[in-house]
Amino acid sequence: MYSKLQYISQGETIEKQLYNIHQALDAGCNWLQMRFKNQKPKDAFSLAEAVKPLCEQYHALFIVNDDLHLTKEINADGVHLGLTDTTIDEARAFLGTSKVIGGTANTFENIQNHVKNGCDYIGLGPFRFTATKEKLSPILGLSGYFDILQKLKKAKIEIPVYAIGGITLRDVSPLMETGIHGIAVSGIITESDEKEKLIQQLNEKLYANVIV
Ligand SMILES: Cc1ncc(COP(=O)(O)OP(=O)(O)O)c(N)n1
Ligand SMILES: Cc1ncsc1CCOP(=O)(O)O
Ligand SMILES: [Mg+2]
Repeated sequence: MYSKLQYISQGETIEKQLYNIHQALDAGCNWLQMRFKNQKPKDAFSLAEAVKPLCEQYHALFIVNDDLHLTKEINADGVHLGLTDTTIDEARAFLGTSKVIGGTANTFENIQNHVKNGCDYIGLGPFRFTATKEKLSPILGLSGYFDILQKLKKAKIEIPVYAIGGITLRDVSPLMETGIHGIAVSGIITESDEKEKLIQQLNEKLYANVIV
């Protein structure tokens, strides 16, 4: 089963991205989504080429944001696709069954479709406003997660759902009570001066009800 914490990288340059990714891995993240928006393909490739061995060294799962071809070229562990990116079924046909494919959702119907098309996990959001992403879908808030997770339960649809968007440490426990599997975060980890402590605190809350 996937880790309950996914770090989504930030940084305007290859150097800043690499720095942020290295710091997050060093502080205990074991699932990375490399999100390097609006870049030249050769720069995204260079970054991915450096991130791949880093993730191997830290035994972290390496997911690429948006770019199916880069995922295959670099042999990353998988890709995350949004509602306006390549569709999940096309991605599955292109990547095969061995790669992890994550899909963005904002509604119950989005999740139903993703599951039908062979998606492995869902990024459901946004939870609240965030400056990390432009053109946000409607904000879900806690009640939105409750609603959608209840519908999934009723429909007996089982897929790991990750909350995303403006999540802070104090949101984690109430969000977990809605039935989500975990969270995907960017800003709080990138901006933290005490990353190791923060990741430990996040994981304590994320795994609070897990029986080992
Ligand atoms: C885990 C996770 N969930 C949602 C998103 C958002 O994807 P998308 O809507 O394609 O937006 P961009 O990240 O591509 O700007 C995500 N990246 N990860
Ligand atoms: C990529 C993405 N998709 C919806 S919100 C978001 C950004 C999440 O980042 P943050 O944790 O900084 O709000
Ligand atoms: Mg996208």
